[in-house]
Amino acid sequence: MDATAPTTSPAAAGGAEEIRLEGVSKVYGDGTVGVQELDLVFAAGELTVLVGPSGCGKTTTMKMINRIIEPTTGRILLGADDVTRVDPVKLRRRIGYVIQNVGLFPHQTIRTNVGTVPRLLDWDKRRTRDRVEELLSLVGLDPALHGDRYPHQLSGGQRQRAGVARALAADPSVLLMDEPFSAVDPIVRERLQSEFLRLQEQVRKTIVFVTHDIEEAVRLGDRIAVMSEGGRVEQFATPAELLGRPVNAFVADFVGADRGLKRLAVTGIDPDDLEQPPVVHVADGLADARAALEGAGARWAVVLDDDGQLHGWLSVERAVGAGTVGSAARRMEAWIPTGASLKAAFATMLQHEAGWVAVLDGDRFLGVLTPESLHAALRRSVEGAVPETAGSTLA
Ligand SMILES: Nc1ncnc2c1ncn2[C@@H]1O[C@H](COP(=O)(O)OP(=O)(O)OP(=O)(O)O)[C@@H](O)[C@H]1O
Repeated sequence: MDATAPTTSPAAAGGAEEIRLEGVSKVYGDGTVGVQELDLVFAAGELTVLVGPSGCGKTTTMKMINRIIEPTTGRILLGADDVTRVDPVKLRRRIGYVIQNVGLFPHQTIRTNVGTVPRLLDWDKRRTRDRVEELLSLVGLDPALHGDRYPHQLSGGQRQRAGVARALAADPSVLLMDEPFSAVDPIVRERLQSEFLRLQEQVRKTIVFVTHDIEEAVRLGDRIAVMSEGGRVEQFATPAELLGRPVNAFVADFVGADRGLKRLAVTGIDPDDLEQPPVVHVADGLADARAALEGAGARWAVVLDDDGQLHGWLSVERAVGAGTVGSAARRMEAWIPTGASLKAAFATMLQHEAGWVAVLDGDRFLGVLTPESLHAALRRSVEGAVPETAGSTLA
């Protein structure tokens, strides 16, 4: 896909707006080129990550969207509006902004902090109060417990949640987030990231997210722009495409030598990837199970119990004699739901020290993944994927 092609999203109807950068450059007063001739579209309702090494122009790009930095040339469109023609104060009310260390006002309570923009917009007191309560709950803060505290009385993670609540207060169409989770420790960061993904499912804002952490980028991004010095976009792609098909040595190096492992986390299980060993039931006779194994030319069968739940497995060596499958089967409870990632499948296999894992759709057995089929699934996930590049920036 061309990084500048128009995008539509169902979320556009819900108030999220597309952001479009057209030939945008920023040259600072001392001649430093922050970004150059940047063409980029942030799709409505999607989370797009700007990632790249220090000084590559991520923050410059983001701050031009809300006009904290004015572009030297080019156009930036927010929905249909050219942002350089919108009053900056009004513009910033349409755009939520979350930064590292939050920037909460230290002498105001969390409630007052979160209500900042609604107050500036002259919302009446009751509407502001209701909105603040709603938002605190939405980001996982208890209004009764945390609402009247001051920022220094919260943990780093709680402050970050309050910062997100404040940015969302006036229901902006766009959220700009500059390294919002980098000031907290890795465990809290991972929790905040998961919570944030759940929040975005609900609010579906157009989000521009800056980070230098590729792990965070692939975890959160619907799309990722990998930038290099001078604000060049080296590749603009989904996480799976970026990890599976880096377009050049810079991107390959940036995403890391372990990109295959990272790809496991962003690749879902496709039912076509599953293997189908014979399936027998605990109450079946062993003679029938043997026949099923021989018929399929298989060394083992999956065993389900009377309710169709995973019970374990039966090897061809144990499928002898006249008893029931239940008497000879071995228990095995390694299963994962369809929709999980290949990484989750692999982790389950390791956890159970098993050579396979069953994939279930609710209670229904769909098939199994083995290390071989998992590897094939990983390979297939990038076959035919056309790498996405940032059009003119690579020209
Ligand atoms: N006010 C300024 N005057 C001159 N040069 C600047 C100014 N602000 C930023 N720059 C330069 O522009 C380039 C891009 O900076 P920017 O802050 O956008 O990078 P970044 O990718 O966000 O970096 P980091 O990850 O370190 O925050 C850098 O070379 C930086 O030194």
